[in-house]
Amino acid sequence: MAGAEWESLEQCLEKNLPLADLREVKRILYGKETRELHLPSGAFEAASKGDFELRGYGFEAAEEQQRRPRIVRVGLVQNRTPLPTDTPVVKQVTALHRRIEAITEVAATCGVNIICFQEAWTMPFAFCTRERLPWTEFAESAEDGPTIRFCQELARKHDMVVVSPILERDAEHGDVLWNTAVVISNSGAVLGKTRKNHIPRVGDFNESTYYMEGNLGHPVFQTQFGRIAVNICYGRHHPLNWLMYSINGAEIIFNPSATVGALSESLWPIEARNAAIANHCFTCAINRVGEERFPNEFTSGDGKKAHRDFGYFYGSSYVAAPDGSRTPGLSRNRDGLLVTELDLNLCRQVNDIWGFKMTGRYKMYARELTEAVKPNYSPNIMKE
Ligand SMILES: NC(=O)NCCC(=O)O
Repeated sequence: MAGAEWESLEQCLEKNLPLADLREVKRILYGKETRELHLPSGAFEAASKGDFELRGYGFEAAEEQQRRPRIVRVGLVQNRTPLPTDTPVVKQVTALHRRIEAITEVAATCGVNIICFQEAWTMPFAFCTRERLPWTEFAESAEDGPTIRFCQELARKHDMVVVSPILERDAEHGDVLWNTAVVISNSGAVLGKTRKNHIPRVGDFNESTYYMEGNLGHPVFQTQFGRIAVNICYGRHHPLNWLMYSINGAEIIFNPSATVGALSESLWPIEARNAAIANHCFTCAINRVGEERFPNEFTSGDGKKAHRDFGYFYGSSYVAAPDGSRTPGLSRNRDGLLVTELDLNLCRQVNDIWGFKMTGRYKMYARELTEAVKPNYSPNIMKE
């Protein structure tokens, strides 16, 4: 499986396909073409100086007579952990704060209204180790921990909504840990938090050792720039998880993730995109980049030899629209900022065409699911 040396699917297609074929392949693989955004040259200079990729795209919606366009710019950030995993905890967190601060500065110059960082962005993705210390020391309060205060500063300074996925320690309720995303309004106020609803038990992703399935349901956050929700990583494999955010009114669903090539790379371009189509909303898939090596070897009951790393986090963050179109992905191998301009009017416009909200048989599913979860349920299979 390719590591950092293989940049991206798009780059490979562009390098190898004749132009006419490329156009058709992109039409089928990516849907209606996204427009390239003109971002300030200073932003590209800062990105190049800071050694991260910067890309900008825009989705179009039809003009309406009764509503003005509802234009929003979202920023997706993917990054490596800059320091080795055995560096003291506070040093690692501080280095990540500095990295994200620099990328957010550039996002601000690109007019980003809502920025979202990757899953558990303040730490290496150490859950594969199943060790407690030092990894649990990365956990912090979702109300007033150092990272939340840092994000509040960013939000106020840049008039930007900040979605900050962290490892939460809920000191008021038994000191327990959660995989949480905190949504901070552009005013700097904490709007609220949401917790990862589905916890993986697959390969090295043994996160249930640290935290349980979220208990906050499917909250949606009304921001100045639209209604947003956060479906954290493994939740993207669960269509009903996306559905519930959409039923609660989400227009943009962020999917901050941490996942590796051998496990999920072929699913990645499909799942968030399919969710955008099925739920008439925008989805934003974000993945971390690179390899993280841990001091001690671990195994995960999957027949693999003891090892010290997860494999390759393949980046490839992208945005998908309700009409099924999507942006190209960021690269597989570099830190990056993807700026995407959305017109939220597209959600209703596509709903009016395809009508999935109208034709969804929610009552019937609810009735049948209510039966199916009962212990004495017997599946409705017709036999000869
Ligand atoms: N972080 C996380 O939930 N990863 C699980 C693997 C995947 O969903 O691809």
